[in-house]
Amino acid sequence: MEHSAAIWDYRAAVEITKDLNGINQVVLRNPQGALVRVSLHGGQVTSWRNKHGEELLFTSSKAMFKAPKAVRGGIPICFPRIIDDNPPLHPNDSHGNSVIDLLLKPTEEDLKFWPHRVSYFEPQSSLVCMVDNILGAFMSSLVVFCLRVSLATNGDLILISRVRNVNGKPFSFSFAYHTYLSVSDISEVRIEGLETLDYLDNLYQRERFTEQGDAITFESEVDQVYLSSPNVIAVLNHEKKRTYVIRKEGLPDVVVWNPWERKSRSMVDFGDEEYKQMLCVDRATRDKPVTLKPGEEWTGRVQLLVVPSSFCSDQLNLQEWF
Ligand SMILES: O=P(O)(O)OC[C@H]1O[C@H](O)[C@H](O)[C@@H](O)[C@@H]1O
Repeated sequence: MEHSAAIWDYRAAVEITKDLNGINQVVLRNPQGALVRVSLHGGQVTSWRNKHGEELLFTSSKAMFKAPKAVRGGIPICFPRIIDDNPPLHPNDSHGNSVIDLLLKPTEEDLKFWPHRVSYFEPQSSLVCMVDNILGAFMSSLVVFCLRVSLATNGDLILISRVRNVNGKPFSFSFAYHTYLSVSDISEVRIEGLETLDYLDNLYQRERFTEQGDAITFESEVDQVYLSSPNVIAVLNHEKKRTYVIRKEGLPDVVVWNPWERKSRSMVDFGDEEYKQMLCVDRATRDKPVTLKPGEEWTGRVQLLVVPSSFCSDQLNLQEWF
């Protein structure tokens, strides 16, 4: 899967600064002091801090900025994967959330890898309005891709991607929010909500298995694609007294990845021991690509929140909780 690393345009922001690599980044803050940083290189969320200033996403100490690769950590947006051969500042939305809307502007280099043209449009006050206007104004364009990143007043991080096909023929893609969660010790972590599901094991040529355990725990390399996942799953890190709840819409699969010891040593942008402090839990469409007919639109939404560590799978049934 390609990690999209095109330069993004911004339409709204609380604050624009430069990161250590000189790339523009947007900083969203909420009244309680939580913070989200979004790099305009690839629209990648690079930091999500709670109101106590604790970082909730993992980023490798060896992370490198080398376009077009994504930085190792945060939440790279994996889009598109080619499966077909052939600002004005307005810091809050109507709910009081801090919001940034981004539009993909592919470089010439990107277009070599993915030939669909992507629309670019000037600022409008709402995302839907923007998409509709693109349709009216740029009928010759082929694909509209936009990303909304929100930091809610309660500290939740929400990412919404929209893809619209405005071409005369169908096109297909896969997508993932490649989410690096920060954990205190991987051997203490468990995932609830995926038990009894079927998964494809990338370490065994995508062979299909059925999950047997009560919850997913970790003691070796893992690279699995869980199919038809529930809307809400939880990642429990008891030692840190922190549970991540990950809610999704439009993203059927969950990719769980930890490189463990041997693979960590082979990655130049990842520390040898850092596999202990991270776990990737990606909301994704990996098994079956999304196909959009002309005029169709797809939305993939993920909401990340942190609750006290007493949160357990019984509560996962409470879909209405959200
Ligand atoms: O090294 P990257 O391209 O960032 O990919 C890191 C990992 O991402 C996903 O989780 C895939 O399922 C893995 O197969 C891959 O190794």
